[in-house]
Amino acid sequence: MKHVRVAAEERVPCGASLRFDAAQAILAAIARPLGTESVPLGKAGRRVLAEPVCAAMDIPARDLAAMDGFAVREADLAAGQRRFVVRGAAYPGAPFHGTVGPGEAVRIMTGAPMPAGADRVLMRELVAAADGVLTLDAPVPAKPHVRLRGSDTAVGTVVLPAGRLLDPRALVVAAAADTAMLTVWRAPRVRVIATGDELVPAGEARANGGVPDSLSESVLLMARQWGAKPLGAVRVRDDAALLTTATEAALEDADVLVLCGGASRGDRDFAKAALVPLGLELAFADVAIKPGKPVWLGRIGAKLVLGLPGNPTAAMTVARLFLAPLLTALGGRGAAPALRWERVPLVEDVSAGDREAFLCAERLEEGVRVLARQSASAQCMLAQADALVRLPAGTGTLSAGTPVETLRF
Ligand SMILES: Nc1nc2c(c(=O)[nH]1)N[C@H]1C(S)=C(S)[C@@H](COP(=O)(O)OP(=O)(O)OC[C@H]3O[C@@H](n4cnc5c(N)ncnc54)[C@H](O)[C@@H]3O)O[C@H]1N2
Ligand code: MOO
Repeated sequence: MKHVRVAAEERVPCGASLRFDAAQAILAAIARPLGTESVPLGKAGRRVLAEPVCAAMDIPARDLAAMDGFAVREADLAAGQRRFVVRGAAYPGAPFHGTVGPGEAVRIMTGAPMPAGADRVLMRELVAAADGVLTLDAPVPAKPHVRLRGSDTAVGTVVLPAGRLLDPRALVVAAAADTAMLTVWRAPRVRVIATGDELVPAGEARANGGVPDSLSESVLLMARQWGAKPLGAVRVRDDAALLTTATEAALEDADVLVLCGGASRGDRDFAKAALVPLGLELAFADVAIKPGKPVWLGRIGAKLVLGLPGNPTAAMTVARLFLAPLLTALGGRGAAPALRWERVPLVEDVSAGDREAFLCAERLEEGVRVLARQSASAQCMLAQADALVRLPAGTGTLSAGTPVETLRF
């Protein structure tokens, strides 16, 4: 197993573990975007733009009515005209093709193109219309109620920059710019392998004495949340040869393999060793954090393998801390969107230990509360945890009100 070089000062004394920030730096250096592809707008949701989107036309493309009412000529109103002959109607999908002349009006609906000659709309509630004649008794309103061509943006303007996540709001902009195809970064394809003789599908454990595999589906869902394409998960027994074969199969189509369990020092912890015959190059292993110290990252050719400890809360904590930024970076956004730390005040005192800790917590109106009874192997606590609180090693007791680095979980 080859190792990527790490400077000695980035290691901390306890078991030669790497500092969290150094591990993140290695991850960011390794996780380069996977390449681009062109996809139709309808398939582009949640992808990341590799090229900017420019308006293919003025938006709006022509002058449009901004209200339901009557299109008239500004010059008529300025000259004191208050009575108009209604010549026809205009709808967004059925414009009026004639020209509005002096003393004339056209019934018009919101979004309909302004007929030639007309340059303002009188809202229908301000006027009286009967027998094809329109009269305005109220004072002339100040607003013309016309959306001018190009008033939203002009043709050629960049409306979405490269790197923009195509969320629902961005899709509005792309479609409004009349874009059918978008150039996006390829979404990383993720497979999961959960190792352990004891693991069985949820629902079968009480019958056969096994342990429900609580990580496979949850890691796939987290991968999806961070922009990946989940391809599936398999459970593999604690057998190095089986794990080698399963990894080889998983990496045929996946860009990233997440390997759950077998990361530590037990007699049957084969996760890294089983991948050596496949050419595993370790980027890092053992990070000086609690929980999740056994987390590791490696490369097999162009593919990446992230090893999570088997203890479920530890696994989910390090998946949030390492898998999420790995996926956003491979997907073209860099690691930053997955690591938006906010300083939030503690609502209760917390004591730090001798290892940097990432504690399950819940966000409250008044701040963040670290959950009682932190445990790497606990699972039910995750129902409540919607944040991780980062506590540097050796900071002693932090009292309520102290701002702490907090990450959405
Ligand atoms: N001598 C040492 N022992 C341990 C160390 C160490 O440094 N030295 N590290 C401890 C830490 S920290 C952790 S975390 C665990 C993680 O070990 P592994 O990654 O090898 O995990 P396993 O042994 O495979 O399993 C641990 C535990 O988690 C359960 N598990 C595993 N996968 C799943 C799953 N998909 N769904 C639900 N539960 C799962 C498994 O049944 C075990 O109970 O090692 C410590 N030991
Ligand atoms: O750090 Mo382990 O990941 O405690 O459970």
